Amino acid sequence: MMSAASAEALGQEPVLSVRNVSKEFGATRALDGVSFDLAAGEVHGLVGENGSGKSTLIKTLSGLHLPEPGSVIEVAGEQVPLPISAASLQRLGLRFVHQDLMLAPTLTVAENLFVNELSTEPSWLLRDSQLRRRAEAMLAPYGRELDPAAKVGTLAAADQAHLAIVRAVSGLRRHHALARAAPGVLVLDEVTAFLPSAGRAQLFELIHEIAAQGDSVVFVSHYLDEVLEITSRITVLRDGKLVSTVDTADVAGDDLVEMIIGRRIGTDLTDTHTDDVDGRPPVVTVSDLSGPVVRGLGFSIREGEVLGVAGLIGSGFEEIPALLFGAQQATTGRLQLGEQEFEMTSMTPSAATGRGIAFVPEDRAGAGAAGALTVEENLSLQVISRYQRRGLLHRSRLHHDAAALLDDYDIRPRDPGTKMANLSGGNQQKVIMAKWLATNPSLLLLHEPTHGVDVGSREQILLRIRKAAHDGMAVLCASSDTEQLSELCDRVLVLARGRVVAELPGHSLTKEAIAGAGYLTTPIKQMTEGS
Ligand SMILES: Nc1ncnc2c1ncn2[C@@H]1O[C@H](COP(=O)(O)OP(=O)(O)OP(=O)(O)O)[C@@H](O)[C@H]1O
Repeated sequence: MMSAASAEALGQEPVLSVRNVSKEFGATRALDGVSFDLAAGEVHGLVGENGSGKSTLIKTLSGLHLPEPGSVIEVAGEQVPLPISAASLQRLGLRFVHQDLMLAPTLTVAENLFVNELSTEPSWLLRDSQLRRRAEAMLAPYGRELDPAAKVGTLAAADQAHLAIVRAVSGLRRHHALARAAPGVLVLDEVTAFLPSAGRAQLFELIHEIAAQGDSVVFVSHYLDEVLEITSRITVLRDGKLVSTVDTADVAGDDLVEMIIGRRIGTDLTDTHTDDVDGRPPVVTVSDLSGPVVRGLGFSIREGEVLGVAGLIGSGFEEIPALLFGAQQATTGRLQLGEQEFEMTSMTPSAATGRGIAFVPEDRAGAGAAGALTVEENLSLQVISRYQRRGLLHRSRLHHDAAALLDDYDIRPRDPGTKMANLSGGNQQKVIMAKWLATNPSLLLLHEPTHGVDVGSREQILLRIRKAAHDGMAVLCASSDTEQLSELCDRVLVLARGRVVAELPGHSLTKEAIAGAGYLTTPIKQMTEGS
């Protein structure tokens, strides 16, 4: 039986109390009278559909947004002037890892770690050699090697997430050491999406440590199994409003899904798999593909097949879609797509697009979408020529088709004139999927296709990928979400050190088998036989 739960009901003075917080963006009411509180030493989940207001709430807490009059935020019983200033955040011990990490890509790892101090510390502490030494000391307890002198923009997504976590957790620890009496708060907005499973386990340990020392954590994730594992209470938002705050121990996964999206889900994707895919001819054949990490890869994809590629971070699986699209430079390789043959060393994104290859990258803010353009402009970028006749643009048909895609993919808000950057993260991802699937490619390359997407929309996106495959498209999906791969794929190749170490056909596709194979260092013979 679920019950609404508050810190006061638990007999505690809340560390943080949010009361009646609203925020409007023009006609969009992103937050509508939301209240919740945070007890000392608790891990509190914040969940809700894409666009339900989670990031807006967090950005209000971090002073990036000024909420509407009547909104109240209290920290340790003290009402905080709004918008919360950077100085208040420091003093009150509020630290954040935002969904888009908010790192400066052109600065180094060390500069990003000490960015808050750059204007306040004595200059000798900010000399390169000093910064480097201090960065090394700060990074050391967290176990993952990062070069303090590396430019952050060149780091892999998992390393960037690690850096943002180290920066926030170190800040919290400094606060804790200074001000023992007032617990601090760490807010993590969807950070696990970037992390491999080992990184996730390490983060969970850190969260437990932080909670054990009396500080509190707000944990935002679309991965509900994680939320159920790590939190003690969960607050659910829908359409900017509070649905409820519940004790985690009282809530089952299905109930939580229903609270989030207002219905249960239960689609079995195996029903949508193409029956006779094994007997079909290959439409894509890749041979001797090498690049920065991958070495001499060869594989084929059959008509109607969804081929997954997986492995540990750094194993090379993440590079495959970008290499095939020409977004990363291959050093050797050939690609046979139907009748066409490509030399991979000279592949470029425009050549790939022109030959019917589409790529949905992991980095939606960078490579995936143009934030300053509208949703409609983003949707039509790749297919604009279909709307041009004798130099004229058929605008009404373009509007009509864009509006239909917004409906089909449940992209919110429905307004095609919204700037892409103003959509919530998950809705941006839906626009990118819609844009590329609309081009009807022969080969669809996906990298973490449901990154940041809520549980209901994730199901819709996976169904669309299956449908596209069913209609004959060849699909390659690189993902660290082994559960998703086991649902979506007909076959999965697992890489280690740049080579395929296992090939798991449909009948052996479990998330455990995929994850386990990532730890192999030499190929398993029997699994690849007969395929
Ligand atoms: N700067 C902005 N300008 C205009 N609208 C905005 C802005 N930021 C957010 N919104 C809108 O506010 C609503 C809530 O967005 P928010 O990013 O808080 O959702 P979310 O719950 O974090 O979603 P996701 O799970 O996709 O990250 C959405 O309708 C979004 O389009």
